[in-house]
Amino acid sequence: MSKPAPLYNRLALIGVGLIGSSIARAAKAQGAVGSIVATARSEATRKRVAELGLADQVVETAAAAVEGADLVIVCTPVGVCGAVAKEIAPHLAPGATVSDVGSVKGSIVRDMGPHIPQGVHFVPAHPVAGTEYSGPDAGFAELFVNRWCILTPPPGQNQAAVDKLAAFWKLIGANVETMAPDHHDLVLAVTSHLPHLIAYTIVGTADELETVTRSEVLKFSAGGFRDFTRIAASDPTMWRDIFVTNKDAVLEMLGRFNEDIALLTKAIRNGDGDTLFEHFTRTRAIRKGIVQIGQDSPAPDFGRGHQTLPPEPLPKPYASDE
Ligand SMILES: NC(=O)c1ccc[n+]([C@@H]2O[C@H](COP(=O)([O-])OP(=O)(O)OC[C@H]3O[C@@H](n4cnc5c(N)ncnc54)[C@H](O)[C@@H]3O)[C@@H](O)[C@H]2O)c1
Ligand SMILES: O=C(O)C(=O)C[C@]1(C(=O)O)C=C[C@@H](O)C=C1
Repeated sequence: MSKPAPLYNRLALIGVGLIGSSIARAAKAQGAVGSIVATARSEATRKRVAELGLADQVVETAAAAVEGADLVIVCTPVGVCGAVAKEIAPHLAPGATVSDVGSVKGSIVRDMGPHIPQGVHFVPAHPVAGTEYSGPDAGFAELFVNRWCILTPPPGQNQAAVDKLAAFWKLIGANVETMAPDHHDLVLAVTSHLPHLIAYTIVGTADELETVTRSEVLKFSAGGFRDFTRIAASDPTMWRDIFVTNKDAVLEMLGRFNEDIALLTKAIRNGDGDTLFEHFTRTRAIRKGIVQIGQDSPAPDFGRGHQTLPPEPLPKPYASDE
């Protein structure tokens, strides 16, 4: 059976790290686009993107990449998306769709939106799928399979353009939902941003202990702590930008978290086993629910990126071009 025609003729990827390279691999595998043009900030990353055959064309600037593209996806850290939008604006083709993959959406709408010219569609997106690795080597085509991709189109966007981008994400494996940007940021603050902050904190806390050596922490790191170290290995630039741009929602969730941890602290101090047992029973049910709806089972045969521990030291996939 012949493959259906590509959804877009020319996809421009600006930034080709974990997410950009996964989109490139998946779009190619599914025949979702006619051709891919990519750019990255550093010469070294552009060279690697070419070596890996991730794009049909690798160009030096974002402005050059978007010429003639009918889909542009900005895959850089959230903090620079506004500057990228400003740079590409005069070069965008009329009728093109501009999107992104940023983990925060309110700031994307505010920073990119004003630069998008009339006649160009703007449909921000967030694939809720990732790993702790970075750079073009880290991506894999199955990353988005059975994961959510949340679209946050500003009011009044062309519905056909939104539907077409939704079809693109579905073709590369994702389930698609639409949300208001601020609601997205509140939801993700508790499901993704706060867990990362907790992981970054606890790994730092263990590292600073005076009575327990670093080698003991490494040697005796049991499952729970090891899972935290995986999350705490995530890219510092990406996460700095997330916390800076999603400040209000994260502070709201952090406030609630602090209240709840104070309650559990008190229960431990008072030897109140019933409170602890009830709480742990409730959270166990939440975990069971996540497993039941299949959100804990990554795509079969996905790459090494999701393993709890990398099989070998893998310096490359951590490398963004910072
Ligand atoms: N890593 C995840 O788990 C994950 C999941 C979903 C969404 N996201 C979002 O996707 C985006 C990219 O994350 P990633 O994990 O692919 O990061 P990454 O570090 O692997 O790749 C980032 C890419 O952006 C480029 N870049 C960085 N600064 C730039 C600049 N000033 N101008 C142009 N290009 C620049 C780098 O060259 C690199 O190619 C972020 O906005 C992040 O919030 C990440
Ligand atoms: O699995 C991981 O390593 C991730 O951290 C992925 C994760 C998440 O928190 O779920 C991280 C940030 C993204 O915006 C989306 C996905």
